Amino acid sequence: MSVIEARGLNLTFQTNDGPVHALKDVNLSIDRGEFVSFIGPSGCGKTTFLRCIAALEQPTGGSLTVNGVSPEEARRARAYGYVFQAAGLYPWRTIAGNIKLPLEIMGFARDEQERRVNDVLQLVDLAGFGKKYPWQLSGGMQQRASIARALAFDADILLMDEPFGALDEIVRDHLNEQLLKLWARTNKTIGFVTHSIPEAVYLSTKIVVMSPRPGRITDVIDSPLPSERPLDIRDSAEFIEIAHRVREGLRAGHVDE
Ligand SMILES: Nc1ncnc2c1ncn2[C@@H]1O[C@H](COP(=O)(O)OP(=O)(O)OP(=O)(O)O)[C@@H](O)[C@H]1O
Repeated sequence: MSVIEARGLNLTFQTNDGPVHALKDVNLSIDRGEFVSFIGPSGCGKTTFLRCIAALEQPTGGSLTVNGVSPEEARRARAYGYVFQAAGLYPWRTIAGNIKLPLEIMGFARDEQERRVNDVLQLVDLAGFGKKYPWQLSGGMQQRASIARALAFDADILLMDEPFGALDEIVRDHLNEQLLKLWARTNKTIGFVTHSIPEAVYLSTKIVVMSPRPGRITDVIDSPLPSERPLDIRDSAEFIEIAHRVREGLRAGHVDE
């Protein structure tokens, strides 16, 4: 069974300048354990699609299921964790306090909160940093803390909206490697928004290419790369070929301003 299933999905925002077709007739199936990247120019609906999965936006047409139920039901069942573009950590709370906050709100018992915080800090290689404040950590470490916060529910689905967009290339490479290892270890289903072709190809089992006005899917590329990927796989012929197809897809869907 697909974990995420979109059929003829539409979302039109009504604005003062008229309707904006953020998503138009989007069809997509994502299976359990897949790592799916969404790539496309600004305004093609990547974030909107992720927000629909997370029940943060309401589609205006078509159907969307998450784990076989509506996005709202999936949210109530804590089916996913969501990592936003900026780390978004509260500066007045420690790293552990930030990770704990949603668990507190959800009413998890205190010892269960502690156990989960320690587990996820270890998963993202931040064990020992729980007592620090966000401003005492580098940008890359803050992003890892934000991933830890999303992992704390131990949901099977992880939705990530450009989590590494603001980081320099070396840090981004490192986090890409760590995220891939985490994915291989936990077998989570990941939806990942990015503007970077190498990042999309390096991380994914499937790359969804989107185009704006109206926001739609123009290509879905299954990656045959092995699941264990050292960074230098980016020099391989297979990698370059997939990257080329993604670039061609982006060019084909390009809309002049
Ligand atoms: N709440 C909203 N009200 C009106 N229009 C919106 C709203 N949210 C998004 N849009 C519009 O919907 C379209 C898709 O936006 P979306 O943020 O999903 O694109 P994106 O591909 O994620 O872009 P980016 O790469 O810049 O983050 C854009 O034209 C955007 O302006």
